[in-house]
Amino acid sequence: MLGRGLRLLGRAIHDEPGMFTYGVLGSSLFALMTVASAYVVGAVVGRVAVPAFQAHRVATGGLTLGAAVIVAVAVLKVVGIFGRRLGAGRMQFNLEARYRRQVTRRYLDLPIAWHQRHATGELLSNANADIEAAWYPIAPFPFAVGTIVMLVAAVVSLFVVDWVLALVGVGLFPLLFGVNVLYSRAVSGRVTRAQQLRAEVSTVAHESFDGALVVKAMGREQAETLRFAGRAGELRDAMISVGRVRGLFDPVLDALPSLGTLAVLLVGALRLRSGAIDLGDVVSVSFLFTVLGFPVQAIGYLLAELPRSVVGWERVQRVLVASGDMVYGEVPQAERGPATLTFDRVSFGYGGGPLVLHDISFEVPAGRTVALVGPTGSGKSTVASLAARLVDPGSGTVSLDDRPLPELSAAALAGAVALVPQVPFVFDDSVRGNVTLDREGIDDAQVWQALRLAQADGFVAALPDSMATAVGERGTSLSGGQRQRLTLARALAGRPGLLILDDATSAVDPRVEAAILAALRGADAGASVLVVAYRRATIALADEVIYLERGRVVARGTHPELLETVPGYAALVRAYEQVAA
Ligand SMILES: Nc1ncnc2c1ncn2[C@@H]1O[C@H](COP(=O)(O)OP(=O)(O)OP(=O)(O)O)[C@@H](O)[C@H]1O
Repeated sequence: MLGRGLRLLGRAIHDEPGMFTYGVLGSSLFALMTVASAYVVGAVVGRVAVPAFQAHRVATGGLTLGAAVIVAVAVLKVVGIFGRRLGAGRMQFNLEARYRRQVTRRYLDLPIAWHQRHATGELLSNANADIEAAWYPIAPFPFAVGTIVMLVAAVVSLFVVDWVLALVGVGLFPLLFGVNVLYSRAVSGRVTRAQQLRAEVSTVAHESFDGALVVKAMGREQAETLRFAGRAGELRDAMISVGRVRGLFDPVLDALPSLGTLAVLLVGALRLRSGAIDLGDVVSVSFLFTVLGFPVQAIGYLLAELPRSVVGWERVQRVLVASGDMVYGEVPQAERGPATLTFDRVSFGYGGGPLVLHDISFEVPAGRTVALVGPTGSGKSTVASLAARLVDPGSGTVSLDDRPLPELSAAALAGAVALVPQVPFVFDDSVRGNVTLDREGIDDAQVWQALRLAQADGFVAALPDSMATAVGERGTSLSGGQRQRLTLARALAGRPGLLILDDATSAVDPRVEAAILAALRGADAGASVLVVAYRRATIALADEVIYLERGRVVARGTHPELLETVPGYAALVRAYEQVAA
């Protein structure tokens, strides 16, 4: 653990060499001035105060000089503290900001499959608590390095004063260091567990808040509170056990320098009597031991924080090194206008598991509307995900205008294909912001046109500020159907060549849905449409229907043809109709 901790500190120095140097220079100045202050006080006592007591007369010159040196040392100490704090603070927060940016960038680069395996609460914890834990020891880091400078300076100065007194120091300093190491060992497992529990508390909390509606509707408040209280209680216990260890070691670390001072006074008195040293020396060394105690604890804090830091870092690292990125091609732009989508012998299984799609081939010709119909779990959403290249096929090819999707750049793909999912996601922004998503070249006239095609212009015009109306977090001020139409308008505003609707109009009134599909088939939209459909009216509007069963294309043709020739299809569509009635 110590080795990994030191490597992490090495990375911090590598990433922030300037601020580290700043902090260490400040800290070293503080350390040297701390040692110097002890000798200045000793010298003033030995050379000014003692002779003044003996002669009953104060030497004003000596006293003024002594006072001036004490003030000068104090001022330099202040400069040192300033440099150390500034360097350490900027280093810590620069590192936090840098890795927070990297982690969030990585989240956006990682594929959907990775996100499906990781809870949102855990991701929040990675980007917050884990990053903070990883760089928390940076706060005492330059101080601890300066303290080592101080200990070396202290030992050297002790030998210059008197080798017997130096032996007291030589005995004490390793003892202080040893207790610090013991402390960090004792606390390491406990902080590791606490860090893990922090992530778990965050996951449970996020799930409860995210599912607030279900929790309330199902009367699960009590159960959820208990579930959260369980984890929070475990975290509390883990933190208390860290506190217990701290409570045991802190007083020991605090008391050791005082015991050192006592030893110095005893040994110093003997040496004074034998005439080996003078009173000033005894004062210097005992003062030195008194002022050493606090900085030495910085080493303890650093060592104690290292295990938590390593755990936090390893959790962050899991995100930074996670693989499975989509590799995009070089083609900068797909052809404009309605595109032809082709599935050629496509098979697919999630995460290398059993195949959920087998040898799928079909085409959505340019400007046409094709409906995907099939029982639940037959693979319709998976086909939609493959068509939008959220996932890549295990075998076979998905192409747009005869170009395999992986040849397109990320921007070309996003411009050419728009997927509208069943559950709409609305950002905490205005209607206009939600439609444009800050994409370039979408003016208000185009936003209105997209809203019109999505049959959303009516309700948007009736909002208090029309397109500038803020829709609240996740669009809470809109109805489900309105949210769906808003996300459809968002997809249309980008003028995609292929529009994929994965049950994207389920909350919309059937007549409005029919109007939407009719508009999409008109010349205005200029897109080919692949629609996962559950309503007879929707299906009937399609030029062709692909009927899936258990991941296979069982039949294809027009709706009336399939009704007549495929009994499974006819039964399914009839069942949809009964549900709708
Ligand atoms: N992320 C996933 N990981 C593993 N298996 C999955 C995942 N998503 C879907 N599946 C499985 O793949 C199969 C096809 O699912 P898919 O969602 O494509 O079906 P669907 O026809 O859209 O179903 P529905 O009509 O219920 O939405 C199912 O057996 C499902 O359990």
